[in-house]
Amino acid sequence: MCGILGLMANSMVNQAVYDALTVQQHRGQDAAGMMTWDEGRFLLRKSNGLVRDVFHTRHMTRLKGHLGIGHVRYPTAGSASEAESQPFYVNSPYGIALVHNGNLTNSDQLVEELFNADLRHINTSSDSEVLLNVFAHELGKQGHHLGAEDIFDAVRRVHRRCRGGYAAVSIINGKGLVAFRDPYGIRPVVFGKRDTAEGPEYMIASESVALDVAGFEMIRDLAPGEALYIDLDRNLHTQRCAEQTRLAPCIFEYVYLSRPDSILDGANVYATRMRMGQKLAEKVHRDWPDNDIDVVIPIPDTSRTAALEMALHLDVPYREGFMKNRYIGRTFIMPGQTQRKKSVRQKLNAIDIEFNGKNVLLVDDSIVRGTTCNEIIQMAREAGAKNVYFASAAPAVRYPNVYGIDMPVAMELIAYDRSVDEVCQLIGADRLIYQDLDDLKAAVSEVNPALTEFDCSVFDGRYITGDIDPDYLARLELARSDDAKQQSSGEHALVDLHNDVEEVE
Ligand SMILES: O=P(O)(O)OC[C@H]1O[C@H](OP(=O)(O)OP(=O)(O)O)[C@H](O)[C@@H]1O
Ligand SMILES: NC(=O)CC[C@H](N)C(=O)O
Ligand SMILES: [Mg+2]
Repeated sequence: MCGILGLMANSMVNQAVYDALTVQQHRGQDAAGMMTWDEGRFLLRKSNGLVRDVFHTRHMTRLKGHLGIGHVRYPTAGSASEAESQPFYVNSPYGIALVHNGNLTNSDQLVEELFNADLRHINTSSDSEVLLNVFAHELGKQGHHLGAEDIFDAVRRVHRRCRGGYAAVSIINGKGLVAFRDPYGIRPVVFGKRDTAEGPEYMIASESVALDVAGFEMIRDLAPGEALYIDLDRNLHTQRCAEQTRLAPCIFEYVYLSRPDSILDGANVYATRMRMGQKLAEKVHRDWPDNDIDVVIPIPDTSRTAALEMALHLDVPYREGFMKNRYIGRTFIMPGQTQRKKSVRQKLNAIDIEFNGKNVLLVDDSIVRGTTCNEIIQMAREAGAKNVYFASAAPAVRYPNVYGIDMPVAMELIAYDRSVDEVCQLIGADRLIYQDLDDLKAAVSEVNPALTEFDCSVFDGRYITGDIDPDYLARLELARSDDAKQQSSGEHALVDLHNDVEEVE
């Protein structure tokens, strides 16, 4: 779940792309990048780090042009090398740049096809470089006078060849801005417009919050399998390019990934999280009517919305018993377990008076590896809690994700092959309550009744694309377990092939 962005404006886009990336920073903290197009020339700055660390004034002043794309990265494939940060660029045909959110599940096969049949070389282990090259190859078949129909034809063939989750934005040199979304709409992408005296401006983003902050009026989400092309004269063209489409967005976007002030596929994320809290309270009433909960305490940040609503429906006080260090980012998307574990303690600190002698119900949005709840429950006990109960606004996460969330290994998930009681014991809680999957789905569907299907694979092991076999999962595990990442972390290329805007010290 990276953050992607595209902007076509009437003035320099660099600052607006930067700002829009910062409001999508929660989708990726490892690397950031921006590529602008200045009348026939691409300019690139990308590097590992947060947006504020990657772009300095000397980069910004050189990122000229009225057209740009940007990316914040949370890797799900390849390495953490700077060369695999995005955008990616290929010079043929035309000159194309691309940013991608998601994960291709047939990337290995595509690399072979690209080399053997399309005569294209992939220089990194990133699936996003693969996606760009497939798109480029298909565009190359269209001849010189590339129009909207030709671009849509090329995207149609991208859908035929690529599997998995993908939302992408691309600049084609001399042609304009293109965006497309996979046939199930697994990863989100929205677009909006801003009218100016010089004509309309367009923004494409992973989340609507980017449009809000930049003053763009949201037009809509890109539909599954749909492509969008904005030519240099600011004409907007759209077309459904995938043959079979079915809207089944990733439900984890609503649980954790997206900002609550975003609206994804017509569902206000904040409203869905409120309903998650309400339904969790109903479950407690149902299964534990004689509970002795004294206080509900959220685990900041993401669980706050659900916890507040849960407290309201349980009719017990809601208290902010953990204070969050605002300078520490999201721990779940940090790259290694040691760093994640250390960061929970640096990030959260208990206020003893909210715990002392009380039966506390701690609420989190989800339990994935169990890093957060393990530490937090211990902290609650150290702060004097009598009993520590734990509730998760999402069901137990038991299966790997293959569509753009870096949870590649079942064994690393605390609930894998364990009953609720076993997890409860392992995390050291006095009672553990998980949301039921049907309630989670209802929490989103009730906000937008048009949303009837989701990818819930991390909860039920059913992969919406229907083509994930145990062999693929085994290969993924081998390549991307914490151990594998640890071993390859020293191998990150120190000498890269990517085009950086020259450093001027
Ligand atoms: O069981 P785990 O592996 O610890 O993963 C789940 C936790 O990680 C996330 O928090 P995170 O700190 O990433 O972000 P937040 O501040 O948005 O809650 C999530 O909100 C849970 O608290
Ligand atoms: N989380 C994502 O969307 C990752 C995009 C891409 N697979 C990468 O690893 O860079
Ligand atoms: Mg959290």
